[in-house]
Amino acid sequence: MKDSITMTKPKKLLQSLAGETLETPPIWMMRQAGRYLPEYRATRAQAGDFLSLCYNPELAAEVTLQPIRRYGFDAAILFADILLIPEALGADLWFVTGEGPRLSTITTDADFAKIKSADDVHDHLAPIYETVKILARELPEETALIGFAGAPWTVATYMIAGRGTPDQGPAHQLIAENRPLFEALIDRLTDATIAYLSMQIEAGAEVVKLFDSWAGSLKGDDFQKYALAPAIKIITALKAKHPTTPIIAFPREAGDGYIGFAKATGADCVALDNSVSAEWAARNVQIDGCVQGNLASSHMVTGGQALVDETRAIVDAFKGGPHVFNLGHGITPDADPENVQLMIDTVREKRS
Ligand SMILES: Cc1c2[nH]c(c1CCC(=O)O)Cc1[nH]c(c(CCC(=O)O)c1C)Cc1[nH]c(c(CCC(=O)O)c1C)Cc1[nH]c(c(C)c1CCC(=O)O)C2
Repeated sequence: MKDSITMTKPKKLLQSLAGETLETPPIWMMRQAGRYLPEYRATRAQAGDFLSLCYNPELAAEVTLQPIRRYGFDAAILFADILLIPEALGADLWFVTGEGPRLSTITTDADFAKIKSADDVHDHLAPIYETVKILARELPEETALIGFAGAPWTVATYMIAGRGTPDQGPAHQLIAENRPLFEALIDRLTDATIAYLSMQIEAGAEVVKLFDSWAGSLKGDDFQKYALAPAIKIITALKAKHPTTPIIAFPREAGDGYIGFAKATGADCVALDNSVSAEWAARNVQIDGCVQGNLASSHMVTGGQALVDETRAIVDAFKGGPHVFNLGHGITPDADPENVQLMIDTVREKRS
């Protein structure tokens, strides 16, 4: 036995991402720092607005730490947004209360000519790297720190439409009308994402996650070219520079596209949304390694026995291999903080 004073606590998230099957899975939650928490709303009010909070390292670190203090999650995710990269490339970005993000659009060759090169993003993103440094210092030793970026396709859909869209119509239209321009934008975002995530890792992120929230609207060849291929490029480049940093890929709503995604891209873990069943994913995706997911976030609103039953069913379905418990998508502002505690207690209960 090691002396208990020098013995360090293991980070369960890193164990699962390395392929270990644990007695109970590590747990964290997408959007765990968010509006469902009163302490988040207070700090956001102090910052003024959402973007000011993202660019204020002390306050961004504070909201990242809030759900760790309240719940003791196994991982903290950097508080920032996937749309900071377009802003760093020179797009205008603002948030309309109750509606969501707005950006200046890229739909012509002339618009694209104005955006910056991938190496020029770092001055703008320096506060984010500072947030990561603060967190690397302040997190408890058993809590892993996750950095992140949006995947090129998802970020491009916002840059092309200038806002969120239900079907990513404007981006699909640009593919049809000016494929070279669309592909130039994807390439620029791919390079910027590699540069951004590398800097997050150098600042202290122990894991990085690539959010492709709209991967599900890419079909057939377009999925291969604009979801899979950029993920391969990003993960290959990051692994060359930072071979020991695990990477989580989230090609949301990819359906059958989840099968083989980790092998094809080199990702250490595939995050699953709740449109696929845990049993299906255990058979078809977890056979290749670690999976993350996938409780419907609506349970954080409704709670009760259904939450407990569904949480146990997911833990059981994935108990034969490496698993990170999470929601299938971000927690919503109308969630009840007590339901989050109930989910955590259920995941951590020891059952035979
Ligand atoms: C598409 C997308 C965005 N941002 C993100 C995605 C991909 C994941 C997903 O599908 O949810 C990712 C994101 N956004 C945020 C994080 C931080 C880490 C985390 O807590 O998971 C992460 C990883 C904070 C945030 N990003 C945003 C909030 C809410 C901001 C607030 O008003 O306080 C948070 C906590 C705002 C945001 N940011 C974005 C939208 C569409 C919105 C508005 C929607 C809303 O109002 O909830 C773009």
